[in-house]
This record gives sequence, C-alpha cells and structure tokens, in this order.
Amino acid sequence: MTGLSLSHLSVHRGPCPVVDDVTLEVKPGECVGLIGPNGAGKTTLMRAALGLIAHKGDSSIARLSSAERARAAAWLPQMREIAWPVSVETLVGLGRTPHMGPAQRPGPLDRAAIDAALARMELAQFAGRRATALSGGEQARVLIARALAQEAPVLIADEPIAGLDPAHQITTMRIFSDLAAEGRLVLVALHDLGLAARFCTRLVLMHRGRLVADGEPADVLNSDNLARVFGLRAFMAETEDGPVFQPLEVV
Ligand SMILES: Nc1ncnc2c1ncn2[C@@H]1O[C@H](COP(=O)(O)OP(=O)(O)OP(=O)(O)O)[C@@H](O)[C@H]1O
Repeated sequence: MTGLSLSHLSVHRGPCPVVDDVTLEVKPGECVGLIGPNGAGKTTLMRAALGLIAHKGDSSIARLSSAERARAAAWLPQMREIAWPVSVETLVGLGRTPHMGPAQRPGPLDRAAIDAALARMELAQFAGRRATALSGGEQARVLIARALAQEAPVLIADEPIAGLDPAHQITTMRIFSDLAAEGRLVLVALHDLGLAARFCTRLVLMHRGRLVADGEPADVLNSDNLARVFGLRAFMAETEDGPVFQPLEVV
C-alpha cells in the first residue's frame, strides 16, 4: 500500500516560505487531520505533496509519474465548482479515468466503483440529474463521490465538509474514517476542530508554514496550542460519544 512521505518540503512565494521545511510520514490506515488558521499553508502543503506546484524537498507522491500518481492519490481541492452540465453519474465516472485506456468505456469493475461511490455518498437518487442543477452541498458530495470512485489508496482532501449540512459533515467524516479503517490513507484539511478531534486518528497542526504539533487530537488541541496558534480558548472533554470540542472565546 502507498504511504505519504514528505521530507524537508518547502514552497516559496516570493522570498517567503509559505511551507517551511515540512517533514511528515503518514501511513495507510491513518486518517490525519491537517489543521491550522487561515493562511497557515495547508493547501499549499497538500498541493506540493501531490506534485501540483513547484517545491523544494521530496514527496513520495510528487515523484511518481503522472499516470502512477492518478492511480495512487485522489485529490479533492477546496474550489468545488462543477462547470459541465453532465449527469451526476457521468461526473462520478470521471473518477475512473486513471483505470481506463483512451476511449475505453466503463467496464463492470468501473460500474461497480461508480455505483458504490454514489451509494456511499447517498447520491443514487441523483444519478441521472444534471450535476450543475444540484445545490452547492449536493455538488460537494458529488465531487467527493468522484474521488471515492477513483479507489486510490491515498485520499487528500482540502476542506471537503465546508458547506455541507451537519448530518452530511458527520457522514462524510465517518466515510473518511472508515476508508482509513479499510487500510487507505486519508489526509484532510479541516477548520472544524470538533469533527477533526472526533474522526481523525491523528492531527497535524500548521502555523506560518511550519508543522508545530503532530499527535493524538487531545494532545494537539491543548490550551497552549489553541491560544498560540488559533488565538482561541475552548472547551474540550472526552465523552462516551468521543471528544467534544467547543471554541469559547478569542484570546
Ligand atoms: N499563488 C500565491 N501567490 C502568493 N502567495 C500565495 C499564493 N498561494 C498562497 N499564497 C499565500 O501562502 C500562504 C498559505 O496559503 P494556503 O492557501 O496554503 O493557506 P491555508 O492554510 O490553506 O489557508 P485557508 O485555511 O485560508 O484555506 C498564505 O499566506 C497565502 O496568502
């Protein structure tokens, strides 16, 4: 199975590093939440890790050929506009492109992957609908389904639950955590620290381009990190339903 190994990864914008000497190992079976305030460098780190932008240092995925990368990693970018008026089923089917030859029609394995992704994202009833005619949250779920249909061992997602209603936020985070339990590697940037604490096996905290904490959610979301990095005071408790996190006040 494919892991993600970043070694001394840096990205410069002008003279300043916006990702600064990041070394990180993520293994199959982990659901890692990438957290940090606006501008911390989360998107830039993920794009560099995927080889989508110029960087210094090494990423085990960026160094693959583009065909290998497309089979190894699914990418859900932050911008989620669907521009083409194709059916939901057709759009989700695009996730199978790395597994198909040029002009090849979807085979039984592709159909099964598309149907499973539609079912997992509760989109079966939308399969024939025009994707551009769905609500913003529904479109977001369609794009997650496309990434699931890719069946890549690595899923990297940039704020995938932004704009989803609370039930679908929980459902989607549970799907990511289930994918990790099935042996895939999930790296997901999140601003909802409560859902990050509840569904991620590990949190990685970025601040001004650097990794400043990495570990179990309760350890990373300590009062010192919250105040120093997020400028926040928060309530956090372990309950029988898992960790509960509530931001209280700006400090
Ligand atoms: N193309 C660019 N040119 C110049 N600066 C950039 C560019 N892209 C990003 N930056 C800067 O790099 C820094 C990191 O941006 P990035 O988008 O990675 O942050 P982020 O942690 O994902 O933030 P957010 O939570 O707001 O999405 C920011 O200060 C941003 O302004």
